[in-house]
Amino acid sequence: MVLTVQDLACARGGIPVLEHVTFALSPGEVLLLRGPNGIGKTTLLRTIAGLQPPLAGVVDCAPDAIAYGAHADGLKATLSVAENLSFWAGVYGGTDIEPALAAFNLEKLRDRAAQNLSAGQKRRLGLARLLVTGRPVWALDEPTVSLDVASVALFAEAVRSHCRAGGAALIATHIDLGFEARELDVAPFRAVEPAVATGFDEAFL
Ligand SMILES: Nc1ncnc2c1ncn2[C@@H]1O[C@H](COP(=O)(O)OP(=O)(O)OP(=O)(O)O)[C@@H](O)[C@H]1O
Repeated sequence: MVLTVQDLACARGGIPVLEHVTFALSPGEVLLLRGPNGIGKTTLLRTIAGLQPPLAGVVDCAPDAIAYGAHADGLKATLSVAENLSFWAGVYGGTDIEPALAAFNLEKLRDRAAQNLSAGQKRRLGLARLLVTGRPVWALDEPTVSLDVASVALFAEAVRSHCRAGGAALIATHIDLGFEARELDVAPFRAVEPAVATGFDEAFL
């Protein structure tokens, strides 16, 4: 296993969102996280990626194995496409950026500043960063937002290629990515409603 999650509970804004989440991810495997808006997929991914502590349970993964792709593209606005990838390649150990440019059809945009890309182009660049991390486990939050059909296909091929090379991916998505993958509906793991209601919250409907 590259990732094992055991009896995990996580919270957002101090409110428990999910509890007793348990699953494992093997090399070469994709697991799609499903569930309605507000159920806690982002919170779960943030917890697994180490951005916030769990309320309970265990995330078992090798150190520095996870590359987290958030809602935000995480780009340096004034750097070019190539400079953005080179920057992140340097952070993660100097991987060649050319395969990442090719995988997301960014070669012709390599000298354009990130701030001058369209929304979908920014997203492609944000996703291309995954390839230069060299990290085996991709934890991705709605990675296809702003992507057209052709770009979703590029992303799907990048995930398949990553998995063929022994990587794995945990992906929260509402769409059909166009390939077979195991799915985990997190709705059954919704935390029980707190005794004192703190106002409207979709997670507790
Ligand atoms: N910064 C925050 N402070 C407090 N509560 C938050 C915060 N961000 C999100 N929440 C709440 O936490 C709950 C879980 O949100 P989360 O973003 O994890 O859901 P999600 O399943 O990823 O939703 P979506 O499918 O809409 O992206 C929601 O009820 C949301 O309103």
